[in-house]
Amino acid sequence: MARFSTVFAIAGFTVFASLAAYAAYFDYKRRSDPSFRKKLKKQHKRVDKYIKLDASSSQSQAPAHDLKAALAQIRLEPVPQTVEAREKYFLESVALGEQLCARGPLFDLPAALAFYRALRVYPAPVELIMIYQKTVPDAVFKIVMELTNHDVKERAEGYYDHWPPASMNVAVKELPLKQDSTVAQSLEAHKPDLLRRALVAKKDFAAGELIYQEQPMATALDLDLEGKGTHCSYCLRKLEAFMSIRPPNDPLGSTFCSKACQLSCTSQSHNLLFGNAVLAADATTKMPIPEDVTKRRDVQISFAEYIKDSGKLSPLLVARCVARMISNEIVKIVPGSPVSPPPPSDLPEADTVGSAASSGAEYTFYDHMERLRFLEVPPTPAEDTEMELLRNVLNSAMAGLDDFIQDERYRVLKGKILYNAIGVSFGGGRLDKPKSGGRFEKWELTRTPYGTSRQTGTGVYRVSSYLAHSCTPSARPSFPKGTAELHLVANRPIKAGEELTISYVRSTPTEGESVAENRRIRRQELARGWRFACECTKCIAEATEGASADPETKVLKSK
Ligand SMILES: C[S@@+](CC[C@H](N)C(=O)[O-])C[C@H]1O[C@@H](n2cnc3c(N)ncnc32)[C@H](O)[C@@H]1O
Repeated sequence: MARFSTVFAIAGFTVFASLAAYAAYFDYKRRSDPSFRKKLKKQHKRVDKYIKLDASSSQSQAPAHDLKAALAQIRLEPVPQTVEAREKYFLESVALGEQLCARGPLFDLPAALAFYRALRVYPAPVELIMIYQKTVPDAVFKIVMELTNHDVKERAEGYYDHWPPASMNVAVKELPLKQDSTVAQSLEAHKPDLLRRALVAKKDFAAGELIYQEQPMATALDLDLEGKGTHCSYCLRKLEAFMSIRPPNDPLGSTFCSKACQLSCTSQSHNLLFGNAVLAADATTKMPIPEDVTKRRDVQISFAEYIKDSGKLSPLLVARCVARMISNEIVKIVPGSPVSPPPPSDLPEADTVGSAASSGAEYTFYDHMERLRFLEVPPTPAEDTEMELLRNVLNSAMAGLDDFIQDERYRVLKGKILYNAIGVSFGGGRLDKPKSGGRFEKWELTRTPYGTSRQTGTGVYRVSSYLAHSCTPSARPSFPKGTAELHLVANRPIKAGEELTISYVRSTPTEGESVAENRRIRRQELARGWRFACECTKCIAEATEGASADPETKVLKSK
């Protein structure tokens, strides 16, 4: 198993019992299911013909395997798009691999390439690798693994070459701290030895121009609105009476603006967290016994109540992200699973967005989440309760899913959400949000120039997560569609190569607020929420000006 551990470690796959069970099932089916075998046999005949034609070129293969070149060649080959075409391609490739294996060591490389092609289209590649390990000759298997390792490594290392997609006109860059920008100055003070990741423009933008638009990876409606039926629980849109879909007996009281939002939310996470479905160990639907149903309902209600009482969105956002990652695994095993029907393709939230056409690499929800940095949050008793409740909910959907909630992993995911979440506000924000209770240190802050106290909900975004803060930002997040779709708009002319920044906090005084007071609050929020002391030109200028003009600031400066 040592060779697998490399792949697992690089790809970050989580293997759980039911996946192994599925591999065994597939293997069994392959050996015993007559129609499956018949299909394979038919392919063999066609393949025999193909091999005769291709034998001379295969025999002339150089003994030194240039795996990288072979991989590059395979990546250029189009991948079939429909399920039927993929299945056909898969069967043909496996059959070809088997035929080539039978021809002896000279055919090891072409055989491995054929198996590798099959792996590209198989929905659960890790499981297929496990099957190959049992069924393919060692030498061929070794080449398949080498190809896989190269691919996984190149894909992981090439992430920022392919992401964000070219259509977004921005890139994630590691910038030297000495770069002449207000953010760089403050970061240098903060992390002297590090390069920093920043988002830069790839072309010029005029003031007011749209830089990019982006759908969130996860959203949550503010808790004073959730369950009221006034806003969509998925896209956060304000609802009109005629457009509201309210599933009966939903433990969270969620409401949706459209079938599309309901389906997306359901397929990504809601069904696993708050739906009725109960799954058997192989992830197929199970006819639940009444006790299962009652138990599931009880744990769902406890979790929903906990979320509402906590007044915090992070437990719900973490739960949604975990559920989405699990749903993605389940859908690979059982494509028609009721817990995770594949999202309709016309919705922006397909889980393999960010396909890098040039290399054939595709990045998943997991890939994006994995790369986000996180705030280190100390363990608390409340968090233990939170994890326990989520474990109960997941286990009530399918036994064994609680394995996904490991303390450390949970905390990292929560830290990613707390660090990167953006407040979604419409038209400058609302004024009716109840004041956060408790100590300021305990409030959850989101990044928004309108203030967390004015937001309608929270979104976590793949690209906008990389935006740094400036008190005189070059851009602003805006939500002109009245949904969580984020539009990044230029505040001033921006040149290609220039860093894009937003204000994480309200950095202009409201009516009646002094400059000094605004400065004090925003710096306190930045320090508390994202743990940095902003030393931008505005902060410095205000402090200097204040020292000579504003007695209030004088007091502040001397503190
Ligand atoms: C959400 S992350 C921003 C993206 C981050 N640079 C990355 O690599 O993912 C927020 C962190 O970036 C850094 N940062 C952003 N703007 C800053 C600023 N104006 N001054 C100092 N640090 C800043 C701080 O470390 C802050 O905690």
